[in-house]
Amino acid sequence: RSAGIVGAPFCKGQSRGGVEDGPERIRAAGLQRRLQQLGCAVKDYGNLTFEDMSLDEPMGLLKSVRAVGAANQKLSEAVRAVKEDGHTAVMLGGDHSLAIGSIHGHSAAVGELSVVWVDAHADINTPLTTYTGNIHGQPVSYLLHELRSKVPVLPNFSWLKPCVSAADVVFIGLRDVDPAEHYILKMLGVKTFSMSEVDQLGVARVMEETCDYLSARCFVSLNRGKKPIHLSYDIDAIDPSVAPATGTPVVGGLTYREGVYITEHLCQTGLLSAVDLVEVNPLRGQTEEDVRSTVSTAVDLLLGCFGRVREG
Ligand SMILES: N[C@](CCCC[B-](O)(O)O)(CCN1CCC(O)CC1)C(=O)O
Ligand SMILES: [Mn+2]
Ligand SMILES: [Mn+2]
Ligand SMILES: [Mn+2]
Repeated sequence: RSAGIVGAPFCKGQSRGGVEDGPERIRAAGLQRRLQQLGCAVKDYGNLTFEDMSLDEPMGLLKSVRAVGAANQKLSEAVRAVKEDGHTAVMLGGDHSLAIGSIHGHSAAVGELSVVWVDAHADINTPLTTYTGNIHGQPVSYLLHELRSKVPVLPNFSWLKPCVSAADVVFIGLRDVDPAEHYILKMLGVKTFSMSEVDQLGVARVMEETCDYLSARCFVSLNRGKKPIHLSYDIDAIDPSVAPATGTPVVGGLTYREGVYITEHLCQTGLLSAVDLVEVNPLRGQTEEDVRSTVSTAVDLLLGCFGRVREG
């Protein structure tokens, strides 16, 4: 295995400063060294730089549209390059609006892909359904073919084309879904495992069903091969008692063990092709221990993606 790390210190997809420090905190906790200890080759491509948008007036409710569009165009090109260098891409956020560029760039390199979205939230608001105007609550709608007519072309987003089919997406960890998002998920028939299903089935069964669901698709679609998996992991999927330093914490989340099991299972498929680890916000921790616990969990989730197993 080899990992290509891209840092995306970006926060304009939401309104709480600090999430731009996520990449450095995760690196400082020893991600590269610990990946190398697993026998994983690592190339760190460093942090992207995002120019300040002086004039970025809100568009209705939508905030920082131009900044988010420009950042994701850069990120898309970066992730595509990492994939073309043959690595499993590791995108360190930054807020979850960055999944727009990460998934777009991944798809530009590999074509059709599956998306496993681990998150307390569905992040599938459209620009017209969002309550908050924060684009970190909308990335999935920008990526889905089926929602193309629901997302207007926005400034600095003309580069973006939808690249994911709704049937190739699975959500795990949902527990704070807006009414419009729920409607969209039902209308499109998107596969979801809310925290109720995690409780009901257990995480092992959730992962079996996730992988069966995603591979079943390849018998009906033209390409016989199983699609590469893009894992987009929002640290707020994990219970705030374990990962409190994040922008939109929601009680009743995944345990540390469930969170790590998800990555171990996906690693074993051999299909994991790119990982996002987003929404770590050191300023949202009340104590240094809060931050340490959140960052440490983020690192362990990433190590699970690259073959770390708890049996040693
Ligand atoms: N769905 C929310 C939260 C998005 C979280 C993005 B993330 O990347 O962290 O997954 C709005 C959440 N909602 C706002 C009103 C409150 O009363 C309840 C929560 C939104 O802002 O769209
Ligand atoms: Mn998210
Ligand atoms: Mn979230
Ligand atoms: Mn968030």
